[in-house]
Amino acid sequence: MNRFINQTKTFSAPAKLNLFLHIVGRRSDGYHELETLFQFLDHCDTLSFTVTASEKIQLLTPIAGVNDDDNLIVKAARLLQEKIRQDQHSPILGVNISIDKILPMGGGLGGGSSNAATVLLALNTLWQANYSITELAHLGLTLGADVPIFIHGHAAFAQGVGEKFTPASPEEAWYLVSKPNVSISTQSVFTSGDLPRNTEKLEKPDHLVNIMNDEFFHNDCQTMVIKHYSEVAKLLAWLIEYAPSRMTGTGACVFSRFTSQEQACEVQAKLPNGITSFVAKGLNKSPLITQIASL
Ligand SMILES: C[C@](O)(CO)[C@H](O)COP(=O)(O)OP(=O)(O)OC[C@H]1O[C@@H](n2ccc(N)nc2=O)[C@H](O)[C@@H]1O
Ligand SMILES: Nc1ncnc2c1ncn2[C@@H]1O[C@H](COP(=O)(O)OP(=O)(O)OP(=O)(O)O)[C@@H](O)[C@H]1O
Repeated sequence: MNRFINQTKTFSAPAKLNLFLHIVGRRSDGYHELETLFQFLDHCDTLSFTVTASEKIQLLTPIAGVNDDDNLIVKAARLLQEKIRQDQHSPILGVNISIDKILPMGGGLGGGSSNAATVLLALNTLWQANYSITELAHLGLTLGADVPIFIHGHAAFAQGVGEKFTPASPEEAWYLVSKPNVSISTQSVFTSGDLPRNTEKLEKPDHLVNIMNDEFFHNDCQTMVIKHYSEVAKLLAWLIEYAPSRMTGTGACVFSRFTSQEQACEVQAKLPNGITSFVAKGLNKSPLITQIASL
């Protein structure tokens, strides 16, 4: 008998930053080979799970603009349930999931991927499926290139399409994360003819110091995005006057780095109208990992 049936458990799905993002090649399937430094933020969606004895997977709080069938929360739960059906002889359980969504969508913060990772890690325990982190990361990669880092749960220098990790411990600075009023699709950035794709490999992550020094570390998507989206160009030009600032992922969010929360909040208060923002601390350990371990 599963001890979690009819119980409700709550877990975080943190945002991530790509502190830098170098494109070092392109694979024959079109996917880009990256070298990136991932760190988490203490700014999270919150997901609650109630395990049920029926096989039904239900999202009780649909996300506006995302069909349930396309929602990475539902897709991750179905994927894990299907794997259990194939691999195991135990009874198939269901779940009711609800989410308090605060992460901006399509901003380069990996919110959808983080939601998927939280579902895989939470249900692996709550359904008592007992897959390893490696197996879950492998499963998660089929949902999105950013899912494995959230399952891994530690800040890391990542290679491949972002799924080969070397744990790293960048300074846990304070960040002002700002989102210009524009939506940028990841696919449109990666298919752009303007994108540089031949940054020299760092190979070894043992000299990741002074990562905001643009001479050595940058986001290869940023120049192309600035060229096509004046909102991002204007915002970055404004922020750079106050603090080292860079785009995360394929945008449109940009992060500015500060040594204290107060400094970050001071600049946030001056942001131009129309820019949504939040202040958060960088975390090298995802809060999700601690929550899963305490079950
Ligand atoms: C930009 C990053 O956020 C950096 O962390 C990720 O690489 C993107 O991860 P993601 O949003 O989970 O992306 P996916 O959903 O896997 O892919 C979206 C699209 O982006 C392109 N894509 C994605 C990742 C990658 N390394 N190379 C690519 O070319 C592919 O065309 C793909 O169809
Ligand atoms: N649970 C979910 N939360 C957010 N977006 C979702 C979810 N499920 C599916 N999506 C779809 O995924 C798209 C990208 O959302 P997400 O918030 O992950 O973007 P992102 O932060 O730019 O990700 P990345 O950094 O991986 O490019 C959304 O526009 C939405 O259509």
